[in-house]
Amino acid sequence: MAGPPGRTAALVLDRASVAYGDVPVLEELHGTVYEGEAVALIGPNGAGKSTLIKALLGLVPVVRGRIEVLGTSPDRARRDVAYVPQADTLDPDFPISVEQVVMMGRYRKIGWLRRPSAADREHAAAALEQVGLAERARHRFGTLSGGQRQRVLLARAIAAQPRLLLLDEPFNGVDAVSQHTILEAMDALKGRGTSVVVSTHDLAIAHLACDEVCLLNRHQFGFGPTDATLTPERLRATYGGHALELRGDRVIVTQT
Ligand SMILES: Nc1ncnc2c1ncn2[C@@H]1O[C@H](COP(=O)(O)OP(=O)(O)OP(=O)(O)O)[C@@H](O)[C@H]1O
Repeated sequence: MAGPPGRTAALVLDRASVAYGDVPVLEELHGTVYEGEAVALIGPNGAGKSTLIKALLGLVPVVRGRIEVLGTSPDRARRDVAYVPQADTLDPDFPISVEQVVMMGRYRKIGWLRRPSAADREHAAAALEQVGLAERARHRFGTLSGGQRQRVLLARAIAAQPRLLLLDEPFNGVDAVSQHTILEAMDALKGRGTSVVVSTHDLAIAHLACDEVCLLNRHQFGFGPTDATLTPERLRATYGGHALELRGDRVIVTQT
């Protein structure tokens, strides 16, 4: 889809509705994210943030309107999209090393039947270095803390050299070091032209790291530049009137 001169759309939501079978979850989403930009998906539990991420991966169907990812359908774009699930959705007892997890990010590029090349190993090592866990390469994934596991999953995504990165609540339950590392990695990826979609309950993160926000609660309550879109009125509408508090230039949801 044509955008402002010199900017390429990474993600276009064009009056898109998404449903699980007959159950509509998201309706009439509308907005554009450009290359090298990050968008925060903000909304209460059950708002449909994870569902939108799944729709961007082509895992949940668009039943009306259109979702365009990297200039094509979510299915076709899949090769250039990396997804970081919530770390606690993976079995920590699975016997796999940190470096093996990160190398999984290369497999879409190298194919499952070929052995990783020296260049693949370099990409994986650089990704692990970028999230500050190079010295943990040989450790078993399950022995790491929740925040460290989240960083390893991010390294797996970075190793894939995606054009679009999808992060599902990456800051949930992670310590300050992991949060800082994830934010730095997001910034570095954006600098290389990668677009980022991040679902979060943390409005401060949206202010810090995201150019745009999409306010969601089954419907869209706003989509646009972060500061202009995160208004108390819109947040109140998104969160169904729950308590909000203004701290400096930030709006904090105190009850959800
Ligand atoms: N596989 C499914 N089949 C039917 N409905 C589903 C399915 N997965 C999720 N839903 C429903 O879709 C709605 C949105 O869920 P979703 O997980 O996308 O919300 P969310 O904003 O990510 O919430 P949270 O912040 O709690 O993770 C919920 O009502 C949920 O019950």
